[in-house]
Amino acid sequence: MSGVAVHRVVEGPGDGPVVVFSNSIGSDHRMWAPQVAPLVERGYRVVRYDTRGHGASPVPHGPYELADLGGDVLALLDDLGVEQAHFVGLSLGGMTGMWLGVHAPERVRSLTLCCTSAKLGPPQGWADRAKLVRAEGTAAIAEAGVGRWVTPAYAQAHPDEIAYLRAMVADTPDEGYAACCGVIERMDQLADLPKITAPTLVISGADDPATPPDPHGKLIAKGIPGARLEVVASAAHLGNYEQPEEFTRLILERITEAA
Ligand SMILES: O=C(O)CCC(=O)CC(=O)O
Repeated sequence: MSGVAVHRVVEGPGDGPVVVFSNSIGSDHRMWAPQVAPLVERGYRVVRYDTRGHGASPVPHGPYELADLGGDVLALLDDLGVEQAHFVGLSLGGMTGMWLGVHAPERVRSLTLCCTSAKLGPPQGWADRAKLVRAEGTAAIAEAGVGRWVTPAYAQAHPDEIAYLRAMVADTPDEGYAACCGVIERMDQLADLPKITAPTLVISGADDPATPPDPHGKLIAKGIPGARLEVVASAAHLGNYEQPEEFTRLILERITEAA
């Protein structure tokens, strides 16, 4: 399986257990900034990358499929000489994680699936969003998107962070964003979940309007053998950013138990 060479930032000891972090649609590797120092301090080698079509990664001509996004991760691991890694993904990143768990189980030491879904309809909503982005650009959806990423209380208290996150969305290449909308539009991993054998933790934000714990987190935790769901209070869709301490604690718990 071939993949594009995604932009990556690698931090921490070269011989530490590898933890790969995968971003949501409309963000890039910077969304995982709150998790880097706590993991590096504990000896993990932290690999953050930009999903194709996002950040500084290539923007190949679409359409993309989930297998392309997963193949990019396998190419990244091969390039880094890593046999097996812990994988942490949020939303689109979590969808990529489920694909890896099903199709490349030997490469996945553990899965932490944050604020995500195995089937996120309705498909027409994603087709409409892609059409809007192709016509008007990612800047047109930045405000609404960030409105789903954090709670109103956080937005009110952190205007500089909101400006930073909006700029991150608006800087996402239009075609990359739209092609990833197509990935989510066509995705249905529900029937494949029982095939996942990696130790899995599902984390949902209690106030996530995009992938609420019920049904999304619950369905994933029910479908993957042995998985459990944690719901974090006062967190919307970009839960790791709004509630970094609790998300980091849970991620560390998952990867430490699976070490
Ligand atoms: O964030 C993702 O990767 C997919 C879900 C989404 O787009 C959240 C939103 O509605 O903005």
